[in-house]
Amino acid sequence: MSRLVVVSNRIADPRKTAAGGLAVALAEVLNNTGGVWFGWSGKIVDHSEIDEVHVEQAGPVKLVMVDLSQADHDAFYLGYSNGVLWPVFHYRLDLADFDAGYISGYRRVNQLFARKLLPFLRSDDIIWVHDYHLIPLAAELRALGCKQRIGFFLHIPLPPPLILAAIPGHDWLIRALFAYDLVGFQSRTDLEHFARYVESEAHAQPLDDNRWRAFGRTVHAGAYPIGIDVEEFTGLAHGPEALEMYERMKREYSRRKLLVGVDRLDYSKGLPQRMRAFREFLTKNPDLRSSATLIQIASPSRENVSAYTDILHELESLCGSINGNFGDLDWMPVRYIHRTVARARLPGLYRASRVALVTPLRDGMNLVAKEFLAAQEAEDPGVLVLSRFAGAAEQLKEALLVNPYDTEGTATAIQLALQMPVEERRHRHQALMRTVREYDVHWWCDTFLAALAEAKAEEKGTSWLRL
Ligand SMILES: O=P(O)(O)OC[C@H]1O[C@H](O[C@H]2O[C@H](CO)[C@@H](O)[C@H](O)[C@H]2O)[C@H](O)[C@@H](O)[C@@H]1O
Ligand SMILES: O=c1ccn([C@@H]2O[C@H](COP(=O)(O)OP(=O)(O)O)[C@@H](O)[C@H]2O)c(=O)[nH]1
Repeated sequence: MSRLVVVSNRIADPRKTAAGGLAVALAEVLNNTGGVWFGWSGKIVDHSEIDEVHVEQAGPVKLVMVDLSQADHDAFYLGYSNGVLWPVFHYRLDLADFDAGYISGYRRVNQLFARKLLPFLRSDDIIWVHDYHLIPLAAELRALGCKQRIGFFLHIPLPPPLILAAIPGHDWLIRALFAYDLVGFQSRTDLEHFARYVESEAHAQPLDDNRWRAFGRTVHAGAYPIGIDVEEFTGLAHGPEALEMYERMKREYSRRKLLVGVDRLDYSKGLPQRMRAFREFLTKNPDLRSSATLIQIASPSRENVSAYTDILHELESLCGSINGNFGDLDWMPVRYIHRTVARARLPGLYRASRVALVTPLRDGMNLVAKEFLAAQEAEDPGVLVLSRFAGAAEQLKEALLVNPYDTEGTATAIQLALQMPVEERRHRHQALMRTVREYDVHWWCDTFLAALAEAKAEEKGTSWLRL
């Protein structure tokens, strides 16, 4: 059987719990399949030291890690990946910083990854590259003679062609995708945007069965919505850390209904909009006021990118003003925590909460939505209020779907969620859990890898694309 080689910028020890959906999902996949996980060590070192590759055996997984220099980290991770691609792919052209210097750092680090990965590869390996940091990696590997099957999965949304076309050099970026055998997206919407882009901008020829031909190559593409490991998560929910959290929440908030939000502190997550909707709910529902408390966990993320410090200040000021205006000596409506909470404790918090607010302005998938559902008690489950702009909304139709830009509409959904009768909560939860179970992380991995195996079989003999 072929060995799986996973490549992503962010990697984590799969024996420990990680924050950030990509690391969580890949740790779960690799724990099952074994193989190699190649990526950035998380360390920034002097230029002279970057030749070193760190190898560590973590259970069934070999972790192979490279360090980055400060200049490469700044241009590749903060600059091009999170200053250009992240905002544009999340439809935020206003936040993009199109500094012409970033692209060379992005290319340099992709070349470094390709060079450092190559000696670890076996001829029958299957290589699975993840996310926007590494779009040109397959082309760089091909340039070094790599002939293995290579798949790519984009964890974040792909915007419509005209938004994508705002990126200087967008054609280069999309052309790079044609060096893969299979390109996977989170949703059918993303796949449709890809099809429209390659047909209109790259004049690709659409073939049957989700294949497109351009630049002398044929690429397969598909939608493979990522899921969670339901067994693993319900296991965590019965673990000591989650139970301790659950008991504590129940004790402290015995007279209140809890609403919960768990997000990286990212402008894509719609946190200020969520707070405004909660404020609107408190204003419109004086009778429900003292019975509802919102716990918002906002874990620190990418703090050296200025848009992230701006959102931190906006959120802090909103939470402060809501508590100042509505709070009382014995009640604060918002508990805002700017820290990462260990994933093993989160199921306890989810289970103690009547409502989850998952209201991103755009999100590739959002695994928190699925984790919240998996942590509920089937007899007395909580309600998921979900943004229609999260990838998860394409699957989780029985959630209370909201437009996070619509403050009043979201406030009404919060009220409905808090007052929803138990029969309706059960009914919705059952239907949602059927989907969460069916399309779990194993389905995601197996379906993608099966499609990658087939994609290659049809590709024999084609020339490799050079950037
Ligand atoms: O690595 P960071 O810069 O610290 O950021 C954490 C991860 O954020 C993004 O996660 C995405 O993947 C999730 C799983 O597919 C998905 O549910 C979510 O909607 C996405 O935002 C990013 O794409 C990852 O590369 C980062 O590691
Ligand atoms: O304080 C936190 C915040 C988040 N997470 C985990 O990080 C992941 C977040 O993934 P999601 O897809 O929701 O969003 P992303 O951060 O990847 O954009 C989920 O597994 C959460 O349980 C965590 O363990 N602690």
